[in-house]
Amino acid sequence: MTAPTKGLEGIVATTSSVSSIIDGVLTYRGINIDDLAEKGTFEEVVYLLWYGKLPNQTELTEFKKQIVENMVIPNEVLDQIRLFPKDANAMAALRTAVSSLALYDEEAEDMSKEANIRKAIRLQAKIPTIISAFARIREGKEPIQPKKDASLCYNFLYTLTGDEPDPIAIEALDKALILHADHELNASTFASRVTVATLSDVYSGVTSAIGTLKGPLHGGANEAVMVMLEEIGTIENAEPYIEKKLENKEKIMGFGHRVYKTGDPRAKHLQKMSYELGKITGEMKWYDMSTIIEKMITEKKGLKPNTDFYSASVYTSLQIPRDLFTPIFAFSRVSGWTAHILEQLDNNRLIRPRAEYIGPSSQPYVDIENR
Ligand SMILES: CC(=O)SCCNC(=O)CCNC(=O)[C@H](O)C(C)(C)COP(=O)(O)OP(=O)(O)OC[C@H]1O[C@@H](n2cnc3c(N)ncnc32)[C@H](O)[C@@H]1OP(=O)(O)O
Ligand SMILES: O=C([O-])CC(=O)C(=O)O
Repeated sequence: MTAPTKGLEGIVATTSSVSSIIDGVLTYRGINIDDLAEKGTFEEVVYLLWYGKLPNQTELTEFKKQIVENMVIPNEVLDQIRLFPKDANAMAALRTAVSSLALYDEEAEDMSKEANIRKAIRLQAKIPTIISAFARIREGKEPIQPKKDASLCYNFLYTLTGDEPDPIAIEALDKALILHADHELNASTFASRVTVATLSDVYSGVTSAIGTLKGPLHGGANEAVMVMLEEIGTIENAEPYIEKKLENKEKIMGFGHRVYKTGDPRAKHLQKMSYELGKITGEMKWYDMSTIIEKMITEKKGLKPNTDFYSASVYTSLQIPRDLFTPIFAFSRVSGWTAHILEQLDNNRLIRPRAEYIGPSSQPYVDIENR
């Protein structure tokens, strides 16, 4: 057996043609993320991840229709959400509701490729509806039905607030969704592939992935960044706060990355959005604080912001509640998870690495009365 690498760092565990990170450049199906973020729409990106090519106009129109038709969630799942504690963790609520969706999908156990694609469409369509329904129900409000002729992003903002969303907010959120859609063999995608590689179903794969994304070392970092910014409170407090954290050898959320050592190519887009949205809303505090932190961490630790760092101030400018930041990451990343699940099942083999045993050996079994 070869020696283990802590956290599987540097281990190539599979081949994939969904997305790549080569020399710090991120591509989805070979298309640079910068181009997709500048010119694409989220639905186009989802189509690209699943079908390996950008859709033409007819394909895109049909695809958007299929998605929007699937946005409504079963009443049984809505009834379950009504029973969730009002202060439930939003990712735990999403994980539970997504798992429940399987119970009301007649095709849940059908592992044909066609059925798995239909389930991917349903999951992509229903996850934003679950998030907004949960957010409204906990505030004592009724869920809102999505509109039939609108995008996923429009419908998410509309069903969250009940108001006609601002075109600037739609554009910003759509770009954030594109930037978060896929990321090679990140922890949650790996979890989804491990799950379906046992020939378990797509809902199980996505439920595993949501549980994995929740942690603050992964997707949960966007919420943790906002907790930090709120704790800092004022621009003047940013420097002493960070100094103290560094002195105490605490991690600064939103910095560092297992794969990128010279910077996350998504962060520049989110930084620009954070600045522009700050200017539009007239609240620059979060952006200004973030730039102070970035300068300090870059200088003192040589670490760069990752995708989660500026997402926090972007979503805050969009008036999205802090605990929905990571669920929004899941709303985007389910496109990548399902693309990887389909790829895994196309050429499946059980994923089962080894562990090097380092525990005691030749231990006697001691009878219970003698322990
Ligand atoms: C979408 C995403 O998932 S992006 C990542 C989101 N997560 C975060 O932002 C959480 C903060 N960042 C981190 O915890 C890490 O950088 C990770 C989890 C992203 C990457 O982890 P790893 O590749 O395992 O790096 P690891 O945690 O071993 O760090 C290597 C060194 O850099 C330091 N370091 C890494 N990130 C940070 C940070 N954010 N703040 C302070 N120090 C850090 C570690 O303390 C460690 O130092 P040491 O060698 O002196 O012990
Ligand atoms: O790739 C990773 O390890 C984490 C990450 O940035 C992502 O999932 O977007």
